Amino acid sequence: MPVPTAPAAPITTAKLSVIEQSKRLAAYTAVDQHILPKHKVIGIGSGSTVPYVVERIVQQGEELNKGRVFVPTGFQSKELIVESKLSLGDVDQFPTIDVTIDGADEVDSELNCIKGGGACHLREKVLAEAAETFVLVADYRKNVQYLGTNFPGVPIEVVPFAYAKVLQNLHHRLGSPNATLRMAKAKAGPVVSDNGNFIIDAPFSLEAMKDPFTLMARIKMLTGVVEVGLFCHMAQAAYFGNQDGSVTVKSRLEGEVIEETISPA
Ligand SMILES: O=C(CO)[C@H](O)[C@H](O)COP(=O)(O)O
Repeated sequence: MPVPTAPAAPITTAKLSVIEQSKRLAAYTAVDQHILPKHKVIGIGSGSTVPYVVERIVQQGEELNKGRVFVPTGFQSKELIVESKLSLGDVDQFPTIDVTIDGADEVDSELNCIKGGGACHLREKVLAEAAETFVLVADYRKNVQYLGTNFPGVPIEVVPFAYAKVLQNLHHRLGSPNATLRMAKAKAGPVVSDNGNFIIDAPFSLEAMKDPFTLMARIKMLTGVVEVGLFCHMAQAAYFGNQDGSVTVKSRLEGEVIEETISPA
């Protein structure tokens, strides 16, 4: 069997920073390995890595794509799908998705991840859950042993009415004294999600982050919390583009997570 190699760098690579090249490499490799001709309903995630996913899907050609429907996780991916002239669908029409590919803020050694850096994690989790196969794509900085190594907090979507109470509970009952409401950059006031909700970013101790499922369940029990940006036991594979042009792949095989590195082409 031929040894898999990462996709060859496209001509425009020279213009991209190393991090952008790594994102593209991860996205291209994941599409090549997971978006197959038989896949007709495809979930498209959010963030800065996902445009490369769509770019690679478009490269598969009109013939394949005309028989497919693409389901977005929010405003950004909806725009991407429409601009790329792909067919748009929604998860209420397609509650079962063949493959969803999405970015991640961090992925641990068990394929758990933090998501919600772009405040889209409610819809992202619905599309992850709807997918037969859920795949993550990211640059090398997101590949960690434990969640919270580099990414500062767990994104939590809350209904606006409850945010102060949820913050108080996080500070005093759940061990996150530095949890804060995420403020908008080019607007006065808080970030408002695509669902009209607020986002809290809650940092936790490494000890708590070592058991993300328990932490996720405890946060989700707080009244007013809509969704938590901890995705546990959901991804089948994660692709990380590396600085040297290789791609590290973590994948679940018979319950075990295995890691391999694909050399540059
Ligand atoms: O969860 C997300 C948005 O809510 C993104 O997928 C996550 O923030 C990763 O984004 P990027 O590819 O820009 O690093």
